[in-house]
Amino acid sequence: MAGDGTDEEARNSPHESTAMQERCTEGNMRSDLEAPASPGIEGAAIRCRDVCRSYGKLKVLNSLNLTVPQGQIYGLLGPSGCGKTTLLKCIVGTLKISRGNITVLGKPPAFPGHDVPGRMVGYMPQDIALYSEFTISDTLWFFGRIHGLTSKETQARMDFLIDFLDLPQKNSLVRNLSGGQRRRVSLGAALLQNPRLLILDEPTVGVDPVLRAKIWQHLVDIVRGGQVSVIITTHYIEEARQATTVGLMRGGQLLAEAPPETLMEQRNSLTLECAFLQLCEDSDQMVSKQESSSEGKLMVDSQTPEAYKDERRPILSSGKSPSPADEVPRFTADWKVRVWHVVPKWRNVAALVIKTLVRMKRMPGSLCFQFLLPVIQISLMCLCIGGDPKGIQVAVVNNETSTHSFSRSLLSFLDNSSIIQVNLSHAEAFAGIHNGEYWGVIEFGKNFTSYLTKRMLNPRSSRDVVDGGSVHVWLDLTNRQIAIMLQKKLHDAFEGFVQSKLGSMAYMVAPPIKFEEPIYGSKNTDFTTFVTPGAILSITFYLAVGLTALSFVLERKEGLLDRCWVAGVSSLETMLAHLFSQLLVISVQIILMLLFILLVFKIPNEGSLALVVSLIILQGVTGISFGLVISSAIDDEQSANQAALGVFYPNLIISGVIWPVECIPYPLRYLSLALPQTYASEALRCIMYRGWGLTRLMVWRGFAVTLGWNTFFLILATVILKLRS
Ligand SMILES: Nc1ncnc2c1ncn2[C@@H]1O[C@H](COP(=O)(O)OP(=O)(O)OP(=O)(O)O)[C@@H](O)[C@H]1O
Repeated sequence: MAGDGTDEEARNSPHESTAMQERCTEGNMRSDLEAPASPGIEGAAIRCRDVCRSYGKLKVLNSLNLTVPQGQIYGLLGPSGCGKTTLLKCIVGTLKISRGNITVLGKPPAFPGHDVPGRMVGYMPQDIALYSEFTISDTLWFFGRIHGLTSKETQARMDFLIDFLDLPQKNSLVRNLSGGQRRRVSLGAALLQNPRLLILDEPTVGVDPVLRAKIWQHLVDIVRGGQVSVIITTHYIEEARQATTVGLMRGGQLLAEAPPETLMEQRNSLTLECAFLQLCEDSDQMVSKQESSSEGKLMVDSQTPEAYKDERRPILSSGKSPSPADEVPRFTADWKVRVWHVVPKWRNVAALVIKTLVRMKRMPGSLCFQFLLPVIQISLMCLCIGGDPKGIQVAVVNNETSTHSFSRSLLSFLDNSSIIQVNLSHAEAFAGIHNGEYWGVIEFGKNFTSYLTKRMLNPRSSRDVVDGGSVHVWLDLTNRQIAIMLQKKLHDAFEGFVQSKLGSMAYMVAPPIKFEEPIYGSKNTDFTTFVTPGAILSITFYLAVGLTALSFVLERKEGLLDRCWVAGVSSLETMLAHLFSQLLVISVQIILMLLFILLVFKIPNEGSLALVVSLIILQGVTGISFGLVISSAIDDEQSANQAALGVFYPNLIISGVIWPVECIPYPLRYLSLALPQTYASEALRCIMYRGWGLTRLMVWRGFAVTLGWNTFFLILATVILKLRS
């Protein structure tokens, strides 16, 4: 019996199984199965009429009609790839149908005010769809919270399910369970809230025969009262004999829908498997007949043979065209119900936030890394960017010999921590700078002291005097920062020399421009001061993008998003939960980052700390919501990573974070101003360095633009997620 074989054996297409054919008795090939009386919408747990669904060009469900009566077990059987899972996904509403209609417990799935999806449905998808960092107990608590069970109810159901499904200890991690154990936990999650409709996709795969029998017995028990209905797919065809009705599916349609005994009787078969085989053979023969009558023209798409479809109609039970009584009424909902339907349930949001926190707790290493990463990044930035170059080698050619010369005095004012002076001859100095050993050459003529004195005393000095009384400097300008630093240090040294050596005559050589005390900032302001506010915002933004960009991608891939959706969690609730839980993480990141910046690196803050923190948190929210857009629009990790990284450099460069916006050429500058971090960085600089508040345009504009982006990204992500669910 296939049911005793491996999963692979069980998945084999029935017509490939010759051994099975031999075990079948020759049946009379009656193809006029009587359909059981089809219950109306009220009496049916599930009704599918004329349902079509394709994946691209592949037509998977082809005008399928199916009825699951209330209070029955419906076994949906069919070879691998015939569309069973697709049908179940359409029934629970995670896949949209391209034609036809489906009602579940009397209304279409996701109809406003209807508890489907929600606690009325228990769905066990084919994928395991469990959080691997959860324990068994976490998993059941999570679904219990979503279904609104009390702690007592959840605890009682958990005790029952652990015992009934023969699960290991409840604090065992899902990732450490065997495949079969995980499937049983997944089944437990579907059974947890005692739903009115159970939709089980291959719940018995990998489960030992004893437990399989126990599970079927449980299903038989729960439908006995007539209140609970079950639709179950299985490759172990014989176990479906315990179902009240079986639907035999092939090529996206139902070959037959009847009680198993009726099917076996009418096919004169000893087993359900044989009855199914005969039905398949019948339909194959009809296809061949059709093919030969159409002059050998073969159907190209084996899933959607149109002629084959027409020939098969007589053996379909509920595959008949719907009668007028079958017609689906127009469902309408009151506007208040519609509004209530979209309002997020805080119970679900709380359950999802707790889920994220539990997962974080289970990954302490990753959490610490997340908290420390921004601190490491901002520290590296403060240490490495914006400081003065140090240890720059400069060749000095001093042709004056006297120890009391002006040249020696001037050189003594050069900042030795930045500039290393190497005394050389003219030829050696130029050879060195050409070889890249020195960044500059400073040369004094042999009469520098006397010529400089003459220059000061006589403004009409000859060209030779002016030239001889000047310091001659040749620079390697390939590194602008070093060259600017050398020029500045020389000017500073000259100023120091003039002040100390020339005394009252200093005014004669000083330039006629005097820089007074700065209005904002300090005379020692370095590049780090400029870049820090923008860097804080960028780091917060990109870490938040990184935290969220993969969140839905992985959950969608593992079927967790769909499972939560079927449990009644809306796209908006998912979005809000991600936002709140990531907000907790970025709040800690921001606090740590600010502590380092203000206390360790002594970056000044003249303004309100509350405004600083608010703006950074809002930028974090921008990052989270942008990550959510990526996550909801993209299906695989690689593309999501590419999208997140793809915007990193262009945004960083154009936002004026590392170089002033005023340097950006005009068409690009307009783009820069529209980006989330440009005005926000400017606002943060104004708060921190000018001490400005919200009354200033430059400050509130940064907040307004950030809030605008947040709203736009969150709406966009919700719409995308909703459209794709
Ligand atoms: N996301 C998808 N994109 C494209 N094709 C898909 C997708 N999901 C399923 N299919 C195709 O649709 C067909 C039906 O798949 P489905 O999973 O519904 O079959 P099934 O009857 O449940 O099979 P099994 O018994 O092996 O689980 C298959 O040909 C499959 O390759």
